[in-house]
Amino acid sequence: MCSLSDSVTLHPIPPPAFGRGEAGLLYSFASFSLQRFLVEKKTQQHYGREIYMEHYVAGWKGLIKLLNSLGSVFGFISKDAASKTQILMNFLDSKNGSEYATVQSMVKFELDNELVDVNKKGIYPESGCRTLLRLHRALRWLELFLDRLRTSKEDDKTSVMCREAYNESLAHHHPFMIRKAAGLAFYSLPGRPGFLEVMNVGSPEQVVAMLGEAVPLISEVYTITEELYQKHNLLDLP
Ligand SMILES: CCCCCCCC/C=C\CCCCCCCC(=O)N[C@@H](COP(=O)(O)O)[C@H](O)/C=C/CCCCCCCCCCCCC
Repeated sequence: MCSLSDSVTLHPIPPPAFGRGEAGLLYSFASFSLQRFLVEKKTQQHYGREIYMEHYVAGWKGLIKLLNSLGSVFGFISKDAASKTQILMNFLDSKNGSEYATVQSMVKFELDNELVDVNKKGIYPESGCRTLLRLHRALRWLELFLDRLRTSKEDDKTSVMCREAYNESLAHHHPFMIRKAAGLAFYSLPGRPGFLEVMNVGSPEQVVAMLGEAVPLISEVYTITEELYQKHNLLDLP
């Protein structure tokens, strides 16, 4: 990846023209969290891709709010997600805050300064890298779930979409008791029409259009993070 200081011309990609209610916070993942800069440099042309922590965290906060509105049965899930976003926010607000401006700078800073428990839990059980990894795995669930929702038919069940997405992603990282509790909570999800309403985006057609733009961008944020973590052997942090 090129450094921004090497760049000659920067063209931020404009945010898509949708977004109402809490679901509008998908913005944060979909565009603001991912600043994609086309960098023109003499004969070379390539993309530099940075994920902004502030917007990544804001995206999760919006989703957590939405999850809370679905009922207390999801409380144990939203509590965990909220405590992880809070850990990242605390890093951003700390004296080293500027090192946490992007996911890329956080990884570099924590690894350079040996602030990550790499093989087993030790003195850094709540490092930024480890904490973000848990949310990153959940982002894969979100991508799979929203893509199912986007392509679903009127009488498809959100609980089934949610369970399938969970089994393909997060479930691989959860022990039996958590899988069981999550599985039970999924039964409480409203049906597809009710769920689309809670999203507060507009008509079902508008939701589908919004998801058509958001899902590929969520997927891009996921892929960039996955490649970064893979490159530094961080995908199995305890
Ligand atoms: C506009 C879009 C509408 C979609 C609405 C989706 C709202 C989703 C909001 C939050 C998603 C949940 C994020 C969960 C993060 C879980 C991180 C995790 O894996 N934590 C476990 C490991 O942590 P450590 O112990 O290693 O620190 C932790 O053990 C987990 C505890 C809680 C259970 C997590 C179950 C996750 C199920 C995900 C499906 C959420 C169902 C939402 C239904 C719409």
